[in-house]
Amino acid sequence: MLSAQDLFITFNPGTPIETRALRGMSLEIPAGQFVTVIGSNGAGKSTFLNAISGDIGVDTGRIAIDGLDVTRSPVWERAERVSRVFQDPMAGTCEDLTIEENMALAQQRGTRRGLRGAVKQAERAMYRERLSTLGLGLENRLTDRIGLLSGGQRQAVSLLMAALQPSRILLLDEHTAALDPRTADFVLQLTARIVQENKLTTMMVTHSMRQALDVGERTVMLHQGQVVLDVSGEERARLDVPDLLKMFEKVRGEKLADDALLLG
Ligand SMILES: Nc1ncnc2c1ncn2[C@@H]1O[C@H](COP(=O)(O)OP(=O)(O)OP(=O)(O)O)[C@@H](O)[C@H]1O
Repeated sequence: MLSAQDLFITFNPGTPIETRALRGMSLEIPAGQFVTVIGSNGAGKSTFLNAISGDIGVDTGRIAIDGLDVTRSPVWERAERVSRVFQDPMAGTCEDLTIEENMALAQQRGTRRGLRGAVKQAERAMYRERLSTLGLGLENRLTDRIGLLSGGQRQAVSLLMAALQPSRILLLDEHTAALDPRTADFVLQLTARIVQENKLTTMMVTHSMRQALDVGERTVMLHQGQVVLDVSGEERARLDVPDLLKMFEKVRGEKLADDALLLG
């Protein structure tokens, strides 16, 4: 379970470029729940994920994972519990390392050890087995540099890596946005499977209203660093993209100039 209580983050405080990115952000996500997160540019979505992963410290507020207060824990300590897949397929992996080396690193997440020696035979067999579930033939390319893979292949491997440790929280930061529609669809389906199989508590940031309603079981809308809409169950099932769009425009107080992105 993930608990964020009353988080505040201000960038460049006391300067002309002061930005209050989070302004009392609170969200409780029960264990195993899959939440989609939407919000306009600058709403605070990435900052919120950065606060959960520990990449950005909060000014005030409290973050707990399964009841454990991690508010002041460094990134590496949280990494055992939190994994993340980014929009940029290059971001979450080391392109000069091989697929199996990247997987070995992911498996050691949360420890202070770096990549040690050769990948062991038993681990290699496990990686091969996991990769084969993707149906992309990557199980035969364990010693290929990960930089050689396509964006979609890398996101698929990143998702597998995120589930290698029994981490409890999965953060997805528009992880299908840079992919073509077919590949994005494949990665989304894979996401749903991995989340379910590993019972991961998941937050997925998306700019697609369709995805926000179709994927996962709860939709949260952020605006000016706060949660302004939180729907699940029947209420969510009754919502369609135009309804969500209307709500979105209402909180923004203006009509969307370009909703193509949001409808995608
Ligand atoms: N490191 C930083 N330094 C200064 N300002 C920042 C920093 N990171 C984010 N901000 C500002 O904080 C606000 C929230 O940004 P954030 O990236 O969290 O929004 P977002 O909802 O993820 O937006 P987008 O959909 O455009 O990615 C924005 O005004 C942004 O410019």
